[in-house]
Amino acid sequence: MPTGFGLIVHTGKIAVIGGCREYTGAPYFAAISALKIGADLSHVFCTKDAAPVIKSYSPELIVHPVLEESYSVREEERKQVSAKVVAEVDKWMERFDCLVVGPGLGRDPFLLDCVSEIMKQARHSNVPIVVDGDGLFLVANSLHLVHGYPLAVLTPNVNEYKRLVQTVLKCEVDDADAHGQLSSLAKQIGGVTILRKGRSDLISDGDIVNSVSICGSPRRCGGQGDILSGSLPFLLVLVLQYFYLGHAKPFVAADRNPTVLGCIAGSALLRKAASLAFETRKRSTLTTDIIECLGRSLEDICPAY
Ligand SMILES: NC(=O)C1=CN([C@@H]2O[C@H](COP(=O)(O)OP(=O)(O)OC[C@H]3O[C@@H](n4cnc5c(N)ncnc54)[C@H](OP(=O)(O)O)[C@@H]3O)[C@@H](O)[C@H]2O)[C@@H](O)CC1
Ligand SMILES: Nc1ncnc2c1ncn2[C@@H]1O[C@H](COP(=O)(O)OP(=O)(O)OP(=O)(O)O)[C@@H](O)[C@H]1O
Ligand SMILES: [Mg+2]
Repeated sequence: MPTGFGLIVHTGKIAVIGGCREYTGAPYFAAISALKIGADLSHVFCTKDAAPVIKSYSPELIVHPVLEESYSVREEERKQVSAKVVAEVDKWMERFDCLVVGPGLGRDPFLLDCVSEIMKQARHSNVPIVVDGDGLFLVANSLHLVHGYPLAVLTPNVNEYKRLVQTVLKCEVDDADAHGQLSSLAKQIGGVTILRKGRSDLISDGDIVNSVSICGSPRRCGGQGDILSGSLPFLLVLVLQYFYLGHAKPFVAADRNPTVLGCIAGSALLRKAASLAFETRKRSTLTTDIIECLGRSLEDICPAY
């Protein structure tokens, strides 16, 4: 990446769709990571009971308590409530440069139905969508939500990847042909970009497969994937701006898929931050320690000056 990337003025408004009764950490990690690497504003759309908890973690986040789970909605009210939820998010949609769907979303069927509608609206408005966590559970059962959308990025972990392979390719994960299988999966979903997380991160849009294996940390603490999904939007927005504002050369090759380039940058950024955190915290490294290292990691990869 070029030096001076951090000086671009328009740096993005990000929305995380996630956060329910069980999970409040994941949407927080994603949303705060976006801010830590340079996004202007970070919104979280979550359930009513998750909102006060997420707000209390940080005054930096804008938290909307709009999502509803089945337990809080009577059968006969569902259509009306669903329309209201979707409208609440849609009124903000044109301000967003990217959505992250899934960190801490949960799997409540009514909530996921509403999120499907939100994803359709985002797609209609050409807003890039990063799908992670329970968003991947939704997408695996409703592929049409992302199929053929070039601005969609899927970030499966080992379990989520397995489910996608089983559902889409109707077979088991084959690590002997990891590159070929990832490429086939991305092709089958219409050329979306997939970042398969693991010991090495593999990234493909169905064309070539890129592997990122720099640094990283031997420590696996829950939430590292949320940092990645929260960091990706900002990087995608930067790369897309370079492409579509005609500034692609000489920094990036114009024949490369910008979402793939954004994923490579995101993967390297997180792995470097995790490695920096591990240097000092060793086995007690937590997700919050890695978030604290995002700034240093970014400076190492692309200094502001
Ligand atoms: N601090 C936080 O708030 C954090 C919250 N996090 C959030 O947690 C959520 C799950 O993400 P994760 O990474 O634990 O899922 P993963 O490894 O695929 O699954 C592990 C096993 O559990 C099972 N399983 C999962 N959900 C289930 C359900 N609702 N009901 C029943 N089974 C379920 C799953 O089963 P399977 O997928 O095979 O059906 C697999 O066997 C997601 O929203 C994430 O963002 C994380 O980001 C970490 C930090
Ligand atoms: N075995 C590993 N060795 C080194 N780094 C890894 C390993 N597995 C994953 N990573 C790194 O950690 C990042 C997060 O991947 P991980 O598989 O932990 O996601 P996740 O399960 O979705 O996390 P979360 O707990 O946030 O849901 C990846 O981008 C990858 O760079
Ligand atoms: Mg995850």
